[in-house]
Amino acid sequence: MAKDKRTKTTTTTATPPAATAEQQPPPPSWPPFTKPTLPVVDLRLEPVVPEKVVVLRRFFPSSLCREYVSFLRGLPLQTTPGKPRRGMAVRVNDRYQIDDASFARRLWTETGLGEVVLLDGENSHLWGGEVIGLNPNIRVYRYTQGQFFDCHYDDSNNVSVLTESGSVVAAKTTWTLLLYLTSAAEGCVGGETVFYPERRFARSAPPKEEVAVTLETGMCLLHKHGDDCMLHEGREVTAGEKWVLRTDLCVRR
Ligand SMILES: O=C(O)CCC(=O)C(=O)O
Ligand SMILES: [Fe+2]
Repeated sequence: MAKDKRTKTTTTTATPPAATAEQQPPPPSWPPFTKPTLPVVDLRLEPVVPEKVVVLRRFFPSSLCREYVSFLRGLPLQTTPGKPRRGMAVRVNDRYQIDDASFARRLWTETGLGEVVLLDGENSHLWGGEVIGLNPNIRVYRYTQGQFFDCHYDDSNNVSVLTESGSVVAAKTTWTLLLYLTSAAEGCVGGETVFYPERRFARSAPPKEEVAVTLETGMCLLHKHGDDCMLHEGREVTAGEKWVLRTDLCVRR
């Protein structure tokens, strides 16, 4: 499929309207984070684009990524339509999404993620407010050969977060979180998440500078979204499968 960055730079709604509790099926029984207990390494936020993109390497060990991929395969993933809704970026992948506040809380409290974000004083100014957890809207993407997510911006959304103490707090999303569950190590070729830092969007010329983040199994990528979001894309996968878990960092509203 032709990809023209100059014409397909529409905004994607990062969090489509969540189904109500009555409408949606029960959440999946996600594998626990206790075999081995996380984190397995000292997590450290590494800047990729100053103030805009950071990564946490080896957030999930490879064994847990493998377990997650085999579990996620059993979920009812749906292939996105090739023709996007008005205002949405072209994305071609297989997706599953669920509102699961308790899984979002587990991902925050039982993996070391909450600690590394909250205790890292050097980066505390990045998050856009008082960080309280993750968006309960959990998305799973599988990209197979030929699939991609074209250039777009991620929006900030108002959500409710189930905090560590058990209260539900009004929040807004400020950073996108992508957890890569596969990479070249599992035979996935392509699929980089590519950022165009230069400008938000110019019709006259395609962005020159690009920062391509190569997939690493178990690596978590965080990037700022909303008004300061950089144009970005999930590049085409040319072999193997790219599996991603997506949620967002949330601050108190
Ligand atoms: O899969 C990727 O690398 C990018 C995904 C993305 O941009 C999104 O979920 O908004
Ligand atoms: Fe995005």
